[in-house]
Amino acid sequence: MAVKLDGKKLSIKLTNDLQVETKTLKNQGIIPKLAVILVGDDPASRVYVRNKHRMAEKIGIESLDLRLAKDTSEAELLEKIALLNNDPTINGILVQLPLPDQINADRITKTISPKKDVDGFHPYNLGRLFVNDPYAIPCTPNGIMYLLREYGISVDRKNVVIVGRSKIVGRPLAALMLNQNATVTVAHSHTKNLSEITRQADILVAAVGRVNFIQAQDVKPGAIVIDVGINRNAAGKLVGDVEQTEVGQVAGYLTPVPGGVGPMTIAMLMKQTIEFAKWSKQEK
Ligand SMILES: NC(=O)C1=CN([C@@H]2O[C@H](COP(=O)(O)OP(=O)(O)OC[C@H]3O[C@@H](n4cnc5c(N)ncnc54)[C@H](OP(=O)(O)O)[C@@H]3O)[C@@H](O)[C@H]2O)C=CC1
Ligand SMILES: Nc1nc(=O)c2c([nH]1)NC[C@@H]1CN(c3ccc(C(=O)N[C@@H](CCC(=O)O)C(=O)O)cc3)C=[N+]21
Ligand SMILES: [Mg+2]
Repeated sequence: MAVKLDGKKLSIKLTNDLQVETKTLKNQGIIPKLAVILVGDDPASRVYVRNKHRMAEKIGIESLDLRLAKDTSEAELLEKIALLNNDPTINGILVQLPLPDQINADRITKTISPKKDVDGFHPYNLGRLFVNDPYAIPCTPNGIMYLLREYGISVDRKNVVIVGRSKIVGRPLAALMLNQNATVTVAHSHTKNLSEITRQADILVAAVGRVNFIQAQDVKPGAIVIDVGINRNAAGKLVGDVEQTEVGQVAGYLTPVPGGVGPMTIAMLMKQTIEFAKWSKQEK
């Protein structure tokens, strides 16, 4: 049976540490504040927004939730971001992805000030990550690295296979892994013989967005398997991209869904928001 990589448990520990840190900051007159913008109503985003709000409250981070109608224009959203960029009480700005079709997500991402870009998706931040001089690190990849480190798993010399090349998960995770001396393969929908490739992985990451995408025959015995997916199955239950029951018999380590990567993502978001609040006072 695979060892469970317990993101939920680790995120609670992190939350307690962050709570202590915000108390100290408060005595210095610093209250971290995060603005979250949700346009329309994507299901994975809704889960994220709800849990974020809860964790922020617990830690002592103020949050500003903007919910905009799904027919909001790009100009309107750009205007909101400009206001938040110029508001000195706001330390972090996060615009939930995906965005509706009338809005160009790249243009939105580029408009968020890199110093308030808690997601780390601005080309400035992704570029710095790519050259191994990171400023803001994307939360999901950062949470995965944190979880591995906490379980004593080094990526140095490992064969890592990441299925998915999105800006949110696959690409920045590949950069982080490479920066820590893994040998990285990034697979996607044009990849040939995918199962042969995934079976080479010492560490296999699934970030595809499809139920049961990775099955036992795709996994090398003893491998470390990271399930990033957040999907609803036919019964409406929250499940990942990995068929957990049989993969759990083959893998050495496995992240559950829920309770794996998701809570770590939120913990990293909180950590980044607090760092930004500190840095904003230090002219970093
Ligand atoms: N737990 C967490 O904290 C988070 C969870 N998620 C979840 O993770 C999943 C992935 O999210 P995200 O990265 O944003 O998704 P995207 O939809 O942006 O990317 C999916 C990737 O999977 C690839 N893909 C799709 N079908 C196949 C296939 N048949 N074979 C191989 N590759 C395929 C796509 O390839 P191509 O590029 O060629 O189209 C693409 O690169 C979703 O379930 C999402 O909800 C996302 C962020 C955080
Ligand atoms: N700009 C932007 N940045 C993101 O990082 C981003 C985004 N947009 N859009 C949507 C995806 C998805 N995502 C999740 C994060 C945490 C959970 C999460 O908390 N998951 C819990 C769910 C627990 C439950 O409620 O049952 C878990 O897996 O245990 C889910 C999904 C971030 N994303
Ligand atoms: Mg298959």
